[in-house]
Amino acid sequence: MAAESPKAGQVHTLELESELPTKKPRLVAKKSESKRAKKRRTKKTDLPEECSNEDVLWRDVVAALGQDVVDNALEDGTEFDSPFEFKQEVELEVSSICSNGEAIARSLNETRPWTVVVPFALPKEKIRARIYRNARLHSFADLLEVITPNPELRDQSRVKCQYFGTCAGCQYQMLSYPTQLDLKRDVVVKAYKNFSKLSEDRVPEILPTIGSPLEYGYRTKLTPHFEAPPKKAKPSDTQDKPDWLKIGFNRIGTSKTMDIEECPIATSVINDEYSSAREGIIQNIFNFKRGVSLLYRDSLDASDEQHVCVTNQKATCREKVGDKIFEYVAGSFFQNNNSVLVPLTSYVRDAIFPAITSTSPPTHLVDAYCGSGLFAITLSPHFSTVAGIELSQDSIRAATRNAELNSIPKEKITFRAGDAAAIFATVGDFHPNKTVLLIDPPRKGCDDNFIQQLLAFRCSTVVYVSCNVHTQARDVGKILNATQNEEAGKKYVLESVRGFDLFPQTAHVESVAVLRLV
Ligand SMILES: C[S@@+](CC[C@H](N)C(=O)[O-])C[C@H]1O[C@@H](n2cnc3c(N)ncnc32)[C@H](O)[C@@H]1O
Repeated sequence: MAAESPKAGQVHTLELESELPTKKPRLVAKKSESKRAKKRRTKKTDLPEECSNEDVLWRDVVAALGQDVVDNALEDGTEFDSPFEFKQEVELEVSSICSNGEAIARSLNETRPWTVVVPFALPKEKIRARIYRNARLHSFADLLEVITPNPELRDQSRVKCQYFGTCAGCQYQMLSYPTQLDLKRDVVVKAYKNFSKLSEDRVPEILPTIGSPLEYGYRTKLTPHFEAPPKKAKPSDTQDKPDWLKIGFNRIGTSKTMDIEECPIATSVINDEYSSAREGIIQNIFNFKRGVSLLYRDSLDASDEQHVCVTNQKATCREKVGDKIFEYVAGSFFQNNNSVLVPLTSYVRDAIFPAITSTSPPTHLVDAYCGSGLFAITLSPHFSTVAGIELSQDSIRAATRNAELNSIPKEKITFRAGDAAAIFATVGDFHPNKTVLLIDPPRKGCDDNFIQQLLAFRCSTVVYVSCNVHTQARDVGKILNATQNEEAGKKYVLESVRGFDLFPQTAHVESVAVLRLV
């Protein structure tokens, strides 16, 4: 693919290079012997924090180079001896896709073991890239040109956003949707391999990823941002947007804002509102003394027929999930892809109550990290008693109101504000054999206190929903290994794991794991 001007459907090309921000190298290419010796001494503590983004990427680097090669480099202290200079242009061949959606590539001319992480490139492609940072056994680079595309994977006519290839939001617009779903399954497979500490025979075959009914126009929340005018900027007589004013989203690999007029993965009411708000911001930019992060939420109006856009953090949003209605405070958590919520909640229901039901199905549901009650309320018809817990007071108020809106009796469903681990002290009358625990924590996963209490409570089924499959795999491994190591008693087994695509065109994947006590 030759360098050409950036039109919709094209990758990051030469014309864009001058706009690229200058990045400082964090590591120098060569180190003195004493620095190498120090590195050798500190290498263990240097490794990234478990399950951090750096750690997830590091596991991809290790897989690409091979554990032996990595061990050798760590041993002889050459793991930071990058063969590349800052801003060096290199020709590379892509070997695989990392869990963050970026490509892992190797230099065609470099014999030393080293990888380069480059966004928007695909396996088997020959690319030209420019190094902007060196790290342990890998460098980061911007994609300059796809020299030889992989026609089996890449089809630029699929790309729907003119900023794809420079905006940090999406990674996969050039791929078919089935390929995106396959890549997300690979992420789940790798997460359990790398972070669960479970032997292969204890992890079931990861099921195919369930797709989102909407592949574009699905995002019900957008948060574009802009900076206040620079000190030297002066208002002009014209109404034109000054060059320094960028309203939009971050450029890939940077914290610089790109000017972006619309986002095709967001719903139409959000894009309409954002488009007119941009005009107002441009006209009034000199009234802003600080940068602003905007909020756009798709909501139903009072008639439940029309979609409207809510921009006030404190306003109430309304959404339907199947026959259930949900209200929540715009600034609080609610899943961002309404189109997939019926498939997701139905899947969880069917996983709890499989076709061949036991003679004694569960009757009680605990929804930990319940937000405004999505799982508690959609699953409530199948249980006699439901209890939810959540840290955010706003979300708990919303969950309580949502129970009323959906005519669920107060005697059947209760919500309380607090740390998730506190729920176990309040469900003493829930028989563990008759109870399902649903967990949907934030990206960092569950803390050890929660896992200890879960193990003490020991209910028959645990369904773990997560937007971070790496921390999910870590936590599931802790739960299974804890019961496995006990001499007697029932053990938790991992019955199924499956990805759900809540975020088409991006590398993110939601994962649902089902654990049973047998
Ligand atoms: C991924 S959201 C899931 C919310 C809900 N299950 C849903 O699908 O709408 C995670 C929720 O956990 C809450 N949270 C974070 N830390 C918590 C904690 N320590 N205890 C209880 N809730 C927590 C957040 O406020 C957020 O609402």
